[in-house]
Amino acid sequence: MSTLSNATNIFWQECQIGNPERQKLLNQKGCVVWITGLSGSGKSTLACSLSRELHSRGKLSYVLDGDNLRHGLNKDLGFKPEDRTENIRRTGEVAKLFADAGLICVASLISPYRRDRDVCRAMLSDANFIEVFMNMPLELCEARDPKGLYKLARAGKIKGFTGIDDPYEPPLNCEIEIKQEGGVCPTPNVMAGQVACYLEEKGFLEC
Ligand SMILES: Nc1ncnc2c1ncn2[C@@H]1O[C@H](COP(=O)(O)OS(=O)(=O)O)[C@@H](OP(=O)(O)O)[C@H]1O
Ligand SMILES: Nc1ncnc2c1ncn2[C@@H]1O[C@H](COP(=O)(O)OP(=O)(O)O)[C@@H](O)[C@H]1O
Repeated sequence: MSTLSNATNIFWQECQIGNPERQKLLNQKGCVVWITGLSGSGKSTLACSLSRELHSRGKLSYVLDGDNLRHGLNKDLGFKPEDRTENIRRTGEVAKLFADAGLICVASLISPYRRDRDVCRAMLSDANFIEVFMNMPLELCEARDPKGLYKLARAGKIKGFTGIDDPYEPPLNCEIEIKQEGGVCPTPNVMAGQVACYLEEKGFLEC
């Protein structure tokens, strides 16, 4: 694991106990499950449901939720494009640390810009970054509107709201797509099962 820095005279420190030893201890492989989608598409619901499913299987996960991170680590950031980019970059770096710790890190953020998500993907080996696209129609998200934000955005009281007057760029090559079947959204358990199956098939749930 190494990283680039603007600072000079910086050296990478290795420890005897590294990622392989931690993964063996946990009997799982660290990775990042990155959930992207519109506000109200079900990102947090899937993240929590997946975390519960993994916990029940004896697997250690940790959820990094955009809303929650904006209460602390990212509290200095707003929703301008450059702030969203920095929000995603920081979260990607934290997710990378959790994956290195051996955890299944579940990041759930709108992460509307493709380039920002790809920057996070490039922080890890490609197989260890699992992009999950909540492919829910805007109409559904807007009808749900659990926080009343779409209503405020439509009324012009929130500017630059994703999907209304700020863009959302859907993934071109995501590993997992969650979408409606016959106009019906899968239940949280079914969505979590879909992701857990992927992790199992790819060998992340053993070491
Ligand atoms: N302008 C604007 N656009 C989009 N979302 C907004 C905005 N203002 C506030 N919110 C609330 O912030 C939550 C999104 O935070 P994120 O960190 O996931 O956003 S981003 O990835 O940086 O775009 C998002 O949470 P979710 O609804 O859970 O997605 C909203 O509750
Ligand atoms: N699979 C689902 N089936 C039915 N309702 C859902 C589902 N996923 C999410 N919801 C509901 O939709 C709303 C938005 O979900 P949430 O997880 O907060 O979305 P996001 O984190 O993307 O903003 C919540 O009220 C939640 O209960």
